Amino acid sequence: MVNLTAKNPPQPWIAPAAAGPVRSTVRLPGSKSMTARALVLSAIAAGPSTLSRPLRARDTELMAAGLRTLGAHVSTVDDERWLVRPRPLEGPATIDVGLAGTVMRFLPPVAALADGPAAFDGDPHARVRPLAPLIGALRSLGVRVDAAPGGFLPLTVRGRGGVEGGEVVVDASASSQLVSGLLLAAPRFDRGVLVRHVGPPVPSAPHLRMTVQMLRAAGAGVDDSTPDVWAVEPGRLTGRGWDIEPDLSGAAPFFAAALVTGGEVTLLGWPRSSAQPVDRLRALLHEMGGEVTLGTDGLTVRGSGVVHGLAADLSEVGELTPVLAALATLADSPSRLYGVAHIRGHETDRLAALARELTALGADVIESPDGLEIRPRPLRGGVFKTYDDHRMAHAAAVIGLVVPGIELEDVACTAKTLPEFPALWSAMVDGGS
Ligand SMILES: O=C(O)C1=C[C@@H](OP(=O)(O)O)[C@@H](O)[C@H](O)C1
Ligand SMILES: C=C(OP(=O)(O)O)C(=O)O
Repeated sequence: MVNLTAKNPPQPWIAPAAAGPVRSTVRLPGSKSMTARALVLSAIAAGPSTLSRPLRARDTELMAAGLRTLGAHVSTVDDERWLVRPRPLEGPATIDVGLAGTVMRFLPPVAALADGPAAFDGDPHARVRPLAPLIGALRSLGVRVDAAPGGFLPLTVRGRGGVEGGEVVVDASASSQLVSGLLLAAPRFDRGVLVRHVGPPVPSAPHLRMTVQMLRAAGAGVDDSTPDVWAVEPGRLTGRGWDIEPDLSGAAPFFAAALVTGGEVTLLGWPRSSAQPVDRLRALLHEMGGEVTLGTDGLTVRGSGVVHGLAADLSEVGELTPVLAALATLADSPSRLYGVAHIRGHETDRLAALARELTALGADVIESPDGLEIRPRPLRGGVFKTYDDHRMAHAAAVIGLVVPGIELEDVACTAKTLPEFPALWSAMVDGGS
């Protein structure tokens, strides 16, 4: 089996151009966010759990490996069904977070429950991703954490076999994951937790709703009725079967392909009711000229071949910014994408990276503190740097459908959430499914 936990060497790739409208049916693996949460909740539950159709990618393999190192039994042998059997959590443990925000923010609170130290580190860029509010919150809950100055990786959580818990104030404006991490482990804290956010708005509200929804599904008592306050009661979580939905953010570039080529792409296996922000994506793609429909076979996006500009606050769906920015460069009118200052703390500073790389292809892009203004102009081929960011690669692939000669410096970074991306993309362009 391929070792997905390691960072792969750079793999240059020429984005395939579409000869005409793409018509394709794609089956994508499970949501990264749901897989990560299901793994954590299962590892701290009172009984065994299964994950059906999980995501096998670098981020989720690292999550599984981290939980295993802390003592849980996690079997990922079967692609369709992962098995988690909780066991006592223990150090010493060494945890590689790679470049995964989910691993670096969800596992330190779990490690605080372990008996013994857990050392965390990751890829070079992981050492600059925001973590200080989580470290501060853990410390104020009585957990000993040794961290680099400023509150970054590498760090060591010195678990003592339990966490008292209680009330904590965090500024989670840099990432919703800072709250999700505290909430997910909190049913195992002696007094549970009450997290109060103070600061500029927390981004990615749908991901916080997913955290609350999955905690409740595992049997936790959660109160999120007051804005910016979340309370999790202490209690036993039940082991259960988790059905993981296909990854909506991973589907975004495939849907974008329907828009730019005037084609039709169907994502198979989409549920009737979803924990992911499908209505928001539907509205955004509609404004850009696409039609999104939910049928018995899945979620279908149809494009007309004309892409319209978009003015949108993307704070709830920051992950979509790279693909929407790529669409904006191919639109018939200008776009303004805003509300996403926090994506400067993602896999790379996405606003700076998009401004630089899209400008190099000939687009007119103005970077603001919290977004991008994009005025479409004719684009040319050229080398596109991906900065280890899977979603930069997705953006370049979308443009490459209609602008010949887009060369990605590295497509291997897509292994973070979808190792099959290059193959699935080529199959879609070639008319396969
Ligand atoms: O909790 C999660 O699974 C995620 C939350 C979001 O993080 P931010 O709030 O840092 O944007 C999102 O962008 C990330 O890809 C996944
Ligand atoms: C921001 C992202 O990832 P992470 O979970 O590493 O924050 C992303 O996948 O777009």
